[in-house]
Order: sequence, then structure tokens, then C-alpha cells
Amino acid sequence: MKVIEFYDVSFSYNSSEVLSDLNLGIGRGEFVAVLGPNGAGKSTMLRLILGLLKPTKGTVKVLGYNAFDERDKFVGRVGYLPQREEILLEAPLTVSQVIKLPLLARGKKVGDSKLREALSMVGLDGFGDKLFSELSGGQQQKVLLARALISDPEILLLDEPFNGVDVPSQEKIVEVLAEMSSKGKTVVAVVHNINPLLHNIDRVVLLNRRIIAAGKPNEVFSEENIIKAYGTSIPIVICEEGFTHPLYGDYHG
Ligand SMILES: Nc1ncnc2c1ncn2[C@@H]1O[C@H](COP(=O)(O)OP(=O)(O)OP(=O)(O)O)[C@@H](O)[C@H]1O
Repeated sequence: MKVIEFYDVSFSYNSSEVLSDLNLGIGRGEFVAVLGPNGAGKSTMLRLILGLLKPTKGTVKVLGYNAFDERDKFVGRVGYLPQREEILLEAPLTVSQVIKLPLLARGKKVGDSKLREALSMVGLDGFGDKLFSELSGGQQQKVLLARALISDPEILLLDEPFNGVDVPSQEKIVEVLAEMSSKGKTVVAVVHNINPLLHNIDRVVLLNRRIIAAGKPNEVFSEENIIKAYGTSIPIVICEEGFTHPLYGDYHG
């Protein structure tokens, strides 16, 4: 069963089209990475799935509902880790408050044991009373992941989960996502560097305004597709386990 569906979807901010004719279906339990250059439309694609934007053409469906028109029917079943949330850095909120906020806003209570469980999943036991703004970037990212996980969502959407995150924290995040995926949750992660996730994902979607290619990393990362997406070639390395890694930046080793 497809839990996220794009049918001929285009989207424009004002008059400039940033996504054109997307057709894509993501199945229950799939772990998908969305990759592409700056400005490719990756965050916009996540916002369309969340029903925060209305397609200028076509339809996005989530769990069988029209994402924009029926957002309230599925939003509680979707966890979201946004790319930036400056507002949280300005307000003197504790980690517990940051995690509880979206559920409280929907009129749901959050028990202390649920909160402790979510913090423990991301390796932040005992962090509940600390001020969010005083945590490191990587710790903040893990708090936002705990927040996305606390409602036990069926679909998890992540926008740049590794932003400002060191390698051990990156590994912790990958471990949590892989565990979610093994439990049958659908995970869609927008990333610039796919290498930390490459061994765990089922499919990669290479995006630059259009879907350039979607499939297994070894099929998608051809010289031709990479040039179409990035406008330049990127070295490719095949690791000992046979995975094709684009070498932009780092490599898992
Ligand atoms: N609110 C907005 N109003 C107008 N244009 C926008 C808005 N948000 C994004 N854009 C434009 O839409 C295009 C796609 O942006 P988007 O943030 O979806 O790309 P992205 O692939 O996530 O980029 P990045 O990798 O840099 O985060 C960009 O050209 C951006 O300038």
C-alpha cells in the first residue's frame, strides 16, 4: 500500500515553478532519501506532503487523504523534523516543552513516561529540564527527532536531519531511523549527504525541480543522472559491501 502519492504534481511560489510534474509513490515501511542540489525543491516536497502547501497542479495524497484539503485527518500520524526552527532558539523553552509543544497544540496530553522514552530513543536521557537554546546543534537536532517520534507516527519526514551533527550523533540518528523503518514506519529523509544513510535506505529520489531518477542507489547514481541533477560530475566510489557512494564531502569509510 502506498502511503505517500504524488500524481502530476507541480508547485510554484508566486509565478516561478519550483517543482514540475512529480509522480511518485512511497510504500508503507519504505525508507527513502530525497537528494538534490540547493534550491532543488526538496523542502517544498516535504511541505506538500505535510499539506502545508497546495499544489498548483496535480494531487498529493497521504495515507489515502488529500494532503492539502484533508490535512487534519492524517497530521497526527506524521512526524516531522523541520530544517530550521529559529523560534525555538529565541524562546526560553526546556527540552520537555519543545518536545510536548506540537501535541499540546493539538489538545493531546503527553505523559512523563512517553517523554522519557522519546528522549531515551535518541540518547538524551535526563535532558528534559535543560534549556533547548543552550544545547549544541547536534543535541538540538536529536531533541527535534525525539519530538517527531513521540506520537509514534506511521510516517516520519526529516528535513536535513544531519545538519550540524557530528559523526556519533549522525550514527545515533541513522540507528533510530533504521529501527523505525524495521518496525514498518515509512521514513522520508531529505539529505545533502546520503552516505551516512546509504546502507539503510530502500530507495533514493534524485530531485532537481523534476524527479531525475528514483530507485536503488546503485541504479540512480549514474554519471548521467548526477550531471542532470547537479550540473557537474561527482566521483563515485563502490564500497566493500557493493554500495555506490557519491563522494561529495565525506564517505562512511
Ligand atoms: N516561501 C518561499 N517563497 C518564495 N520562494 C521560495 C519559498 N521557499 C522556497 N522558495 C524557493 O523555492 C525553491 C526551492 O526551495 P526549497 O527550499 O524547496 O529547496 P531545497 O531543495 O530544500 O533547498 P536547500 O537544499 O537549499 O535547502 C528555491 O528556489 C527557493 O528559493
